[in-house]
Amino acid sequence: MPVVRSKICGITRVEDALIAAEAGADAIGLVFYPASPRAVDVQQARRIVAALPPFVTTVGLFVDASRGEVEEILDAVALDRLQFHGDESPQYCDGFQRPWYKALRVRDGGGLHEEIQHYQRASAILLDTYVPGIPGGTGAVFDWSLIPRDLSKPLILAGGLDALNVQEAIARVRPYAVDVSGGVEREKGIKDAGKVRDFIARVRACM
Ligand SMILES: O=C(O)c1ccccc1N[C@@H]1O[C@H](COP(=O)(O)O)[C@@H](O)[C@H]1O
Repeated sequence: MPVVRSKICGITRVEDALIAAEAGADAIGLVFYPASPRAVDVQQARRIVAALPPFVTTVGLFVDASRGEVEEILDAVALDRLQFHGDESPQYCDGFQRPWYKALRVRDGGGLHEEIQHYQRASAILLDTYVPGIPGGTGAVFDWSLIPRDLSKPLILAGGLDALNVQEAIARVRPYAVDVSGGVEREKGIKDAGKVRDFIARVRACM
């Protein structure tokens, strides 16, 4: 089985970033969406990024932010990649000097291929669960059988993953990477060290 990468998202504290990195996370996610209980400000984000060891990718998550807001954060925080988790258009996503990927929320599977085609320059597609009125971080799993087999981009699987279901998810979906937030928390925005380690160990055991 090819290597499956893992991203621990919704990091708000330096100690949680270090736990994720030490456990072997390939990436950490910083949420720049003020309505999220996992939102970080620029100062927090800078501290977290500065503390990380080399070779851990930093991802900035945005939800329908204005171009100016994203640019301001890019000027202040060393983010490697952007995750657009709202209704951003391909033209909007292409307008930043940073690699990006697009989160799509799976409702019924129909039209996913077409939707993915719109985002030609995305480095990957993240699939998350559709919950009306909530852009992401819902902790809910979607029906993985709705994922088309022949996706044209690397697939990052998200939505309600945790240590208990991630191996089944990998076996069934064969994603490029898995992304988790709520499933490794002890409370919203605060990671549980044991759950983070367990999650990553189980992902690595799939290789
Ligand atoms: O984490 C959030 O608060 C969040 C807010 C708005 C959009 C996305 C958000 N998180 C992302 O949602 C998916 C799934 O999270 P979970 O594992 O189900 O809690 C993941 O990509 C998070 O990065």
